[in-house]
Amino acid sequence: MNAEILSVTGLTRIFGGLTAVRDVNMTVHAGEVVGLIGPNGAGKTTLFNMLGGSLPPSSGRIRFDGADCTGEPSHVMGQRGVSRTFQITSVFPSLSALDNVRSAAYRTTKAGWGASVFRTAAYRREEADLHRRSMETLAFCDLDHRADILADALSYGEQRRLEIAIALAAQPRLLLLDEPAAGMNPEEGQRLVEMIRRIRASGVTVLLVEHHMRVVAAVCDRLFVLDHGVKIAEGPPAQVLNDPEVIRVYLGRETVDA
Ligand SMILES: Nc1ncnc2c1ncn2[C@@H]1O[C@H](COP(=O)(O)OP(=O)(O)OP(=O)(O)O)[C@@H](O)[C@H]1O
Repeated sequence: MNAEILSVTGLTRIFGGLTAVRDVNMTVHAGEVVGLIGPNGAGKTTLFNMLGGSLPPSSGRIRFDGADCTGEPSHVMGQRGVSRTFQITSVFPSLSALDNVRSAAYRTTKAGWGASVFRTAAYRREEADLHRRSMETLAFCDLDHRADILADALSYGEQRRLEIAIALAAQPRLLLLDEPAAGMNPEEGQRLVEMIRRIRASGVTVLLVEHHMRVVAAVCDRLFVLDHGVKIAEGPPAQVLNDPEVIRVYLGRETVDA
């Protein structure tokens, strides 16, 4: 088994009188695709928000890549190598697919303000590099033929893939995907599965929240199940998806179509 990249111990988040996430322990190894599932309101998004740095935990610890990063804000988590997508699409609708990816990739470049104003050789090299990397990221997400199309004019499935491309442009080591298959038809779901496999093969660890069990079963190495903020099961999909307690609290109510 690969080294641990993410570990969460005793993670808890309280909103007023409601404990949305309660004392969760979780370990993710480098190179895994791990699914986080559970019924609506189970605490999946709250847990994701804490991992991505947009919500501080009430208690507990988060370790990423050997460092304690509990409560660090999202831009610091981003610098550490954690990147995420959102349930609601976060693309800029009036920018082309390429410019959406390029603006995310830009944050990884080194040439400063002065270099861009004076268009130094270093700046021009970096611009060319940025363009090349952005096109590679689009190609990786099957969108290079749509590079110049405004994000708004892309199909729904393409917009969801663009969102992943934007997150990948930050060159993360851990990618958090929040319901990437939501609203997708079966063909788009299958494309997504293939894309997540490519992401894993490229060396990026993936943690995803997802309700489409066909996608989850096809792509995840392991699953964690939350119910009312508590982890109730973990293990390989074949084991977890046949767990009577998981079926009782969750799968009994879900559609399995992707
Ligand atoms: N900012 C907040 N303030 C108060 N309560 C919140 C807040 N965010 C989430 N909650 C509550 O915490 C609980 C967990 O919500 P969360 O969105 O994390 O669940 P979820 O598993 O992601 O659900 P879904 O599958 O519907 O997205 C819910 O009862 C929700 O109403």
